[in-house]
Amino acid sequence: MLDKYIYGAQGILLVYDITNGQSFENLEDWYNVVKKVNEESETQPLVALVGNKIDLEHMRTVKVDKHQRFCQENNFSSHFVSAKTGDSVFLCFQRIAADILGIKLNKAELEQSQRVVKADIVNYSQEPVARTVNPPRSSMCAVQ
Ligand SMILES: Nc1nc2c(ncn2[C@@H]2O[C@H](COP(=O)(O)OP(=O)(O)OP(=O)(O)O)[C@@H](O)[C@H]2O)c(=O)[nH]1
Repeated sequence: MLDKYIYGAQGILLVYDITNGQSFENLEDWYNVVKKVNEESETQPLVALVGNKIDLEHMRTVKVDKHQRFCQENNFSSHFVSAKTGDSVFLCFQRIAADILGIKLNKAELEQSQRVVKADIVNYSQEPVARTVNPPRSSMCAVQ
């Protein structure tokens, strides 16, 4: 059944979990299936390597180097996303679609797909008085 999905595809995403080494090791087998199905095809699909769960960066077990090496060895495009937070998911698909179409995305287009990082605004008027009288040396950074 899988070969039916793969055959004739223009783009293939090999997705693994950056916190799970086995999911990365399994990609070799998945990629072998892709190669086998497209063996006799005139055109080859664009293959993208996607490291998922970047919201769990502190639990990463698959080193970025290893990811990049696999990309270079096989001519994959490289992506890191979080399906949970949505971080870089749109950007990933946009870059893959652009690659397939042979379009070069400009800086503005790439930045448009990046999520805006939200930070809480500190309301100093409601901070305890002691803080304003004797502020600590390592002061906070606030965007106003
Ligand atoms: N923290 C985090 N959890 C995720 C992310 N993506 C998926 N998960 C969780 O990982 C678990 C597996 O997700 P699935 O969508 O079932 O992935 P799968 O590859 O089909 O996994 P299997 O069903 O085990 O084969 C679920 O508990 C998801 O909620 C992510 O980006 N970050």
